Amino acid sequence: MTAAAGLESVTMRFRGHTALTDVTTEIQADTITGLLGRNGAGKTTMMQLLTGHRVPTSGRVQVLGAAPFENDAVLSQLCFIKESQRYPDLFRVCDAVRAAASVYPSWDQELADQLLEDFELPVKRTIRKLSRGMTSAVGIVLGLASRAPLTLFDEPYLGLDAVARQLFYDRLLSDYAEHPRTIVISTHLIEEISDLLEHVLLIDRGRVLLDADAETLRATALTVSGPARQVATFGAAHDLVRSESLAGQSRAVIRTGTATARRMATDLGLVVEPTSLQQLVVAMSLRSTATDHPTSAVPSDLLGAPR
Ligand SMILES: Nc1ncnc2c1ncn2[C@@H]1O[C@H](COP(=O)(O)OP(=O)(O)OP(=O)(O)O)[C@@H](O)[C@H]1O
Repeated sequence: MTAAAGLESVTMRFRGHTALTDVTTEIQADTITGLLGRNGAGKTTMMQLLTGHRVPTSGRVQVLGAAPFENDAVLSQLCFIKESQRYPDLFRVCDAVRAAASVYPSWDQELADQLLEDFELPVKRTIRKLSRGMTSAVGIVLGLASRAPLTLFDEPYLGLDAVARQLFYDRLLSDYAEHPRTIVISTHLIEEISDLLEHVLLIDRGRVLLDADAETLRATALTVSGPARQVATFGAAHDLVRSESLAGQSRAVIRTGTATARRMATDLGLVVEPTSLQQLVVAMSLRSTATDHPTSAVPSDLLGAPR
Protein backbone atom coordinates (compact mmCIF):
# COMPACT_ATOMS: atom_id res chain seq x y z
CA MET A 1 0.00 0.00 0.00
CA THR A 2 1.26 3.47 -0.76
CA ALA A 3 0.59 6.52 1.36
CA ALA A 4 -1.17 9.52 -0.17
CA ALA A 5 -0.38 11.63 2.88
CA GLY A 6 1.33 11.38 6.19
CA LEU A 7 2.03 13.09 9.46
CA GLU A 8 5.34 12.48 11.18
CA SER A 9 5.73 13.40 14.84
CA VAL A 10 3.27 16.24 14.37
CA THR A 11 2.37 18.47 17.28
CA MET A 12 -0.07 21.33 16.82
CA ARG A 13 -0.30 23.87 19.58
CA PHE A 14 -2.70 26.77 19.73
CA ARG A 15 -2.25 29.43 22.32
CA GLY A 16 -2.66 27.56 25.59
CA HIS A 17 -3.90 24.33 24.02
CA THR A 18 -2.26 21.37 22.32
CA ALA A 19 -4.65 20.00 19.72
CA LEU A 20 -2.36 17.24 18.39
CA THR A 21 0.52 15.63 20.23
CA ASP A 22 3.29 13.79 18.43
CA VAL A 23 1.00 12.27 15.82
CA THR A 24 2.49 9.91 13.28
CA THR A 25 0.19 8.30 10.75
CA GLU A 26 -0.29 7.65 7.07
CA ILE A 27 -3.36 8.07 4.91
CA GLN A 28 -3.35 5.17 2.44
CA ALA A 29 -3.84 5.98 -1.24
CA ASP A 30 -7.09 4.97 -2.93
CA THR A 31 -8.72 4.16 0.36
CA ILE A 32 -11.70 5.56 2.28
CA THR A 33 -10.44 6.48 5.73
CA GLY A 34 -12.74 7.37 8.60
CA LEU A 35 -11.31 9.98 10.92
CA LEU A 36 -13.08 9.36 14.20
CA GLY A 37 -12.91 10.79 17.69
CA ARG A 38 -14.85 12.67 20.31
CA ASN A 39 -15.57 16.39 20.20
CA GLY A 40 -12.34 18.34 20.32
CA ALA A 41 -10.23 15.24 19.60
CA GLY A 42 -8.26 17.02 16.87
CA LYS A 43 -9.91 15.78 13.65
CA THR A 44 -10.47 19.18 12.04
CA THR A 45 -6.99 20.28 13.07
CA MET A 46 -5.52 17.24 11.34
CA MET A 47 -7.50 18.00 8.19
CA GLN A 48 -6.37 21.62 8.30
CA LEU A 49 -2.77 20.45 8.43
CA LEU A 50 -3.27 18.00 5.57
CA THR A 51 -4.84 20.70 3.42
CA GLY A 52 -2.20 23.32 4.12
CA HIS A 53 -4.55 25.55 6.12
CA ARG A 54 -2.16 25.35 9.04
CA VAL A 55 1.51 24.65 9.62
CA PRO A 56 2.37 22.27 12.47
CA THR A 57 4.13 23.59 15.52
CA SER A 58 6.59 20.73 15.04
CA GLY A 59 6.86 17.65 12.87
CA ARG A 60 6.33 17.04 9.19
CA VAL A 61 3.21 16.91 7.02
CA GLN A 62 3.51 15.34 3.58
CA VAL A 63 0.71 15.22 1.04
CA LEU A 64 1.13 13.59 -2.36
CA GLY A 65 4.86 13.68 -1.86
CA ALA A 66 5.36 17.24 -0.64
CA ALA A 67 4.52 19.67 2.15
CA PRO A 68 1.06 21.11 1.38
CA PHE A 69 1.43 24.59 2.87
CA GLU A 70 1.47 27.22 0.08
CA ASN A 71 2.21 24.47 -2.42
CA ASP A 72 -0.05 25.01 -5.45
CA ALA A 73 0.95 21.75 -7.11
CA VAL A 74 -0.32 19.84 -4.08
CA LEU A 75 -3.28 22.06 -3.25
CA SER A 76 -4.71 21.78 -6.77
CA GLN A 77 -5.12 18.06 -6.13
CA LEU A 78 -6.98 18.48 -2.85
CA CYS A 79 -10.61 19.14 -2.13
CA PHE A 80 -11.57 20.00 1.46
CA ILE A 81 -15.26 20.17 2.28
CA LYS A 82 -15.60 21.76 5.68
CA GLU A 83 -18.27 21.29 8.28
CA SER A 84 -19.64 24.80 7.82
CA GLN A 85 -18.46 25.67 4.36
CA ARG A 86 -18.77 29.41 3.68
CA TYR A 87 -19.64 30.81 0.26
CA PRO A 88 -19.58 34.39 -0.97
CA ASP A 89 -22.80 36.18 0.05
CA LEU A 90 -24.41 36.39 -3.36
CA PHE A 91 -23.30 32.99 -4.65
CA ARG A 92 -26.08 30.87 -6.07
CA VAL A 93 -25.73 27.07 -6.20
CA CYS A 94 -24.83 27.31 -9.90
CA ASP A 95 -22.12 29.90 -9.11
CA ALA A 96 -20.51 27.57 -6.59
CA VAL A 97 -20.61 24.74 -9.12
CA ARG A 98 -19.11 26.94 -11.84
CA ALA A 99 -16.36 28.15 -9.51
CA ALA A 100 -15.53 24.59 -8.43
CA ALA A 101 -15.47 23.44 -12.07
CA SER A 102 -12.79 26.03 -12.80
CA VAL A 103 -10.68 25.09 -9.77
CA TYR A 104 -10.56 21.28 -9.80
CA PRO A 105 -8.63 19.74 -12.71
CA SER A 106 -10.52 16.42 -12.51
CA TRP A 107 -13.97 18.02 -12.18
CA ASP A 108 -16.82 15.97 -13.69
CA GLN A 109 -19.73 18.17 -14.76
CA GLU A 110 -21.97 15.26 -15.65
CA LEU A 111 -21.60 13.88 -12.14
CA ALA A 112 -22.22 17.33 -10.66
CA ASP A 113 -25.46 17.71 -12.69
CA GLN A 114 -26.63 14.26 -11.64
CA LEU A 115 -25.90 14.96 -7.96
CA LEU A 116 -27.66 18.35 -8.08
CA GLU A 117 -30.70 16.52 -9.37
CA ASP A 118 -30.37 13.68 -6.84
CA PHE A 119 -30.22 16.15 -3.94
CA GLU A 120 -32.97 18.28 -5.53
CA LEU A 121 -30.91 21.42 -5.20
CA PRO A 122 -32.37 24.62 -6.68
CA VAL A 123 -29.42 25.74 -8.79
CA LYS A 124 -30.55 29.35 -9.17
CA ARG A 125 -31.12 29.95 -5.46
CA THR A 126 -28.62 31.91 -3.36
CA ILE A 127 -26.77 29.49 -1.08
CA ARG A 128 -27.37 31.84 1.85
CA LYS A 129 -31.11 31.13 1.45
CA LEU A 130 -30.76 27.35 1.48
CA SER A 131 -31.61 25.26 4.52
CA ARG A 132 -28.77 23.90 6.66
CA GLY A 133 -29.08 20.43 5.10
CA MET A 134 -29.28 21.78 1.54
CA THR A 135 -26.10 23.79 2.13
CA SER A 136 -24.39 20.60 3.27
CA ALA A 137 -25.63 18.89 0.11
CA VAL A 138 -23.95 21.61 -1.99
CA GLY A 139 -20.64 20.74 -0.28
CA ILE A 140 -21.18 17.05 -0.99
CA VAL A 141 -21.87 17.75 -4.68
CA LEU A 142 -18.67 19.80 -4.94
CA GLY A 143 -16.61 17.25 -3.00
CA LEU A 144 -17.73 14.28 -5.09
CA ALA A 145 -17.71 16.00 -8.50
CA SER A 146 -14.23 17.42 -7.84
CA ARG A 147 -12.86 13.87 -8.19
CA ALA A 148 -9.82 15.32 -6.42
CA PRO A 149 -7.06 12.73 -5.84
CA LEU A 150 -7.34 13.57 -2.13
CA THR A 151 -10.81 14.57 -0.96
CA LEU A 152 -11.48 15.40 2.67
CA PHE A 153 -14.97 15.71 4.10
CA ASP A 154 -15.11 17.21 7.59
CA GLU A 155 -18.49 16.16 8.97
CA PRO A 156 -20.08 16.89 5.63
CA TYR A 157 -23.68 16.28 6.50
CA LEU A 158 -24.70 18.73 9.16
CA GLY A 159 -28.49 18.99 8.94
CA LEU A 160 -28.82 16.40 6.18
CA ASP A 161 -31.80 14.09 6.63
CA ALA A 162 -31.36 10.31 6.72
CA VAL A 163 -32.44 9.85 3.10
CA ALA A 164 -29.96 12.45 1.84
CA ARG A 165 -27.19 10.92 3.95
CA GLN A 166 -27.89 7.50 2.45
CA LEU A 167 -27.79 9.12 -0.98
CA PHE A 168 -24.38 10.54 -0.12
CA TYR A 169 -23.05 7.14 0.98
CA ASP A 170 -24.44 5.44 -2.15
CA ARG A 171 -23.11 8.02 -4.58
CA LEU A 172 -19.74 8.15 -2.84
CA LEU A 173 -19.36 4.39 -2.99
CA SER A 174 -20.44 4.00 -6.61
CA ASP A 175 -18.28 6.87 -7.86
CA TYR A 176 -15.33 5.70 -5.78
CA ALA A 177 -15.65 2.19 -7.25
CA GLU A 178 -15.35 3.63 -10.76
CA HIS A 179 -12.81 6.32 -9.89
CA PRO A 180 -10.70 5.17 -6.95
CA ARG A 181 -9.13 8.03 -5.03
CA THR A 182 -8.12 8.89 -1.51
CA ILE A 183 -11.02 9.97 0.66
CA VAL A 184 -10.96 11.00 4.30
CA ILE A 185 -14.23 11.53 6.16
CA SER A 186 -14.55 12.74 9.71
CA THR A 187 -17.82 11.83 11.31
CA HIS A 188 -19.66 11.10 14.53
CA LEU A 189 -22.21 8.94 12.71
CA ILE A 190 -20.00 5.88 12.94
CA GLU A 191 -22.71 3.25 12.75
CA GLU A 192 -24.06 4.68 9.51
CA ILE A 193 -20.77 4.97 7.76
CA SER A 194 -18.89 1.96 9.10
CA ASP A 195 -19.55 -0.28 6.08
CA LEU A 196 -18.02 2.36 3.82
CA LEU A 197 -14.75 2.64 5.67
CA GLU A 198 -11.66 0.73 4.64
CA HIS A 199 -9.39 2.28 7.23
CA VAL A 200 -10.06 3.77 10.64
CA LEU A 201 -8.07 6.46 12.38
CA LEU A 202 -9.32 7.17 15.88
CA ILE A 203 -7.99 10.24 17.65
CA ASP A 204 -8.42 10.92 21.31
CA ARG A 205 -7.37 14.21 22.86
CA GLY A 206 -4.82 14.84 20.16
CA ARG A 207 -3.28 11.38 20.10
CA VAL A 208 -3.81 8.41 17.80
CA LEU A 209 -5.70 5.71 19.65
CA LEU A 210 -6.36 3.37 16.77
CA ASP A 211 -4.96 3.22 13.24
CA ALA A 212 -6.05 0.06 11.49
CA ASP A 213 -7.76 -1.28 8.43
CA ALA A 214 -11.47 -1.80 8.96
CA GLU A 215 -11.45 -5.44 7.94
CA THR A 216 -8.90 -6.29 10.63
CA LEU A 217 -10.92 -4.36 13.19
CA ARG A 218 -14.08 -6.23 12.30
CA ALA A 219 -12.24 -9.53 12.69
CA THR A 220 -10.50 -8.64 15.94
CA ALA A 221 -13.22 -7.07 18.06
CA LEU A 222 -15.57 -9.27 20.04
CA THR A 223 -18.17 -8.71 22.68
CA VAL A 224 -18.42 -11.49 25.22
CA SER A 225 -21.01 -11.79 27.93
CA GLY A 226 -21.76 -14.20 30.73
CA PRO A 227 -20.87 -14.84 34.38
CA ALA A 228 -18.53 -12.10 35.66
CA ARG A 229 -15.84 -14.54 36.78
CA GLN A 230 -15.60 -16.24 33.36
CA VAL A 231 -15.60 -12.90 31.53
CA ALA A 232 -12.78 -11.75 33.81
CA THR A 233 -10.80 -14.95 33.09
CA PHE A 234 -11.24 -14.45 29.37
CA GLY A 235 -10.45 -10.72 29.61
CA ALA A 236 -7.24 -11.39 31.52
CA ALA A 237 -5.97 -13.53 28.65
CA HIS A 238 -6.76 -10.96 25.96
CA ASP A 239 -6.84 -7.24 25.27
CA LEU A 240 -9.80 -6.26 27.40
CA VAL A 241 -10.99 -2.88 26.15
CA ARG A 242 -13.90 -2.37 28.51
CA SER A 243 -16.24 -4.33 30.66
CA GLU A 244 -19.37 -3.69 32.66
CA SER A 245 -20.90 -5.85 35.31
CA LEU A 246 -24.30 -6.07 36.85
CA ALA A 247 -25.64 -8.69 39.28
CA GLY A 248 -22.81 -11.16 38.68
CA GLN A 249 -23.01 -10.89 34.89
CA SER A 250 -20.48 -9.06 32.74
CA ARG A 251 -20.29 -7.83 29.22
CA ALA A 252 -16.91 -6.98 27.74
CA VAL A 253 -15.41 -5.65 24.56
CA ILE A 254 -12.24 -7.56 23.71
CA ARG A 255 -9.74 -7.22 20.93
CA THR A 256 -8.65 -10.53 19.57
CA GLY A 257 -9.37 -12.39 16.42
CA THR A 258 -8.08 -15.84 16.64
CA ALA A 259 -10.30 -18.87 16.35
CA THR A 260 -8.65 -20.16 19.54
CA ALA A 261 -9.88 -17.11 21.44
CA ARG A 262 -13.42 -17.62 20.24
CA ARG A 263 -13.19 -21.28 21.22
CA MET A 264 -11.88 -20.36 24.67
CA ALA A 265 -14.81 -17.98 25.15
CA THR A 266 -17.29 -20.63 24.09
CA ASP A 267 -15.62 -23.22 26.34
CA LEU A 268 -16.02 -20.79 29.24
CA GLY A 269 -19.71 -20.69 28.47
CA LEU A 270 -19.65 -17.11 27.23
CA VAL A 271 -21.85 -15.68 24.54
CA VAL A 272 -19.69 -14.29 21.72
CA GLU A 273 -21.01 -11.56 19.46
CA PRO A 274 -19.43 -9.24 16.94
CA THR A 275 -18.55 -5.74 18.12
CA SER A 276 -19.60 -2.92 15.85
CA LEU A 277 -17.10 -0.22 14.95
CA GLN A 278 -19.11 2.28 16.97
CA GLN A 279 -19.02 0.09 20.06
CA LEU A 280 -15.29 -0.42 19.68
CA VAL A 281 -14.66 3.31 19.23
CA VAL A 282 -16.79 4.17 22.26
CA ALA A 283 -15.12 1.47 24.37
CA MET A 284 -11.60 2.52 23.36
CA SER A 285 -12.32 6.21 23.95
CA LEU A 286 -13.79 5.46 27.37
CA ARG A 287 -10.83 3.26 28.29
CA SER A 288 -8.51 6.08 27.33
CA THR A 289 -10.46 8.56 29.47
CA ALA A 290 -10.58 6.12 32.38
CA THR A 291 -6.82 5.57 32.18
CA ASP A 292 -6.18 9.30 32.38
CA HIS A 293 -8.96 10.03 34.89
CA PRO A 294 -9.39 6.81 36.88
CA THR A 295 -11.95 8.31 39.23
CA SER A 296 -14.33 9.68 36.61
CA ALA A 297 -17.65 7.89 36.56
CA VAL A 298 -18.78 6.40 33.26
CA PRO A 299 -22.38 5.39 32.55
CA SER A 300 -22.59 1.61 32.42
CA ASP A 301 -24.96 1.39 29.46
CA LEU A 302 -22.75 3.17 26.96
CA LEU A 303 -21.70 0.07 25.12
CA GLY A 304 -25.23 -0.66 23.97
CA ALA A 305 -26.24 -3.80 22.16
CA PRO A 306 -24.19 -5.24 19.34
CA ARG A 307 -25.44 -5.00 15.77
N1 LIG B 1 -7.75 28.23 16.49
C1 LIG B 1 -7.75 27.58 17.64
N2 LIG B 1 -7.35 28.19 18.79
C2 LIG B 1 -7.34 27.54 19.96
N3 LIG B 1 -7.74 26.25 20.11
C3 LIG B 1 -8.16 25.62 19.02
C4 LIG B 1 -8.19 26.23 17.72
N4 LIG B 1 -8.66 25.32 16.83
C5 LIG B 1 -8.91 24.20 17.54
N5 LIG B 1 -8.62 24.36 18.83
C6 LIG B 1 -8.75 23.37 19.91
O1 LIG B 1 -8.10 22.18 19.51
C7 LIG B 1 -8.85 21.04 19.92
C8 LIG B 1 -9.14 20.18 18.69
O2 LIG B 1 -10.11 20.88 17.91
P1 LIG B 1 -10.65 20.24 16.57
O3 LIG B 1 -11.57 21.26 15.95
O4 LIG B 1 -9.53 19.75 15.74
O5 LIG B 1 -11.50 18.99 17.12
P2 LIG B 1 -12.50 18.01 16.37
O6 LIG B 1 -12.03 16.62 16.64
O7 LIG B 1 -12.65 18.40 14.94
O8 LIG B 1 -13.84 18.27 17.18
P3 LIG B 1 -15.39 18.19 16.75
O9 LIG B 1 -15.71 16.74 16.54
O10 LIG B 1 -16.10 18.73 17.94
O11 LIG B 1 -15.57 19.01 15.52
C9 LIG B 1 -10.08 21.56 20.63
O12 LIG B 1 -9.84 21.55 22.01
C10 LIG B 1 -10.21 22.98 20.13
O13 LIG B 1 -10.81 23.83 21.09
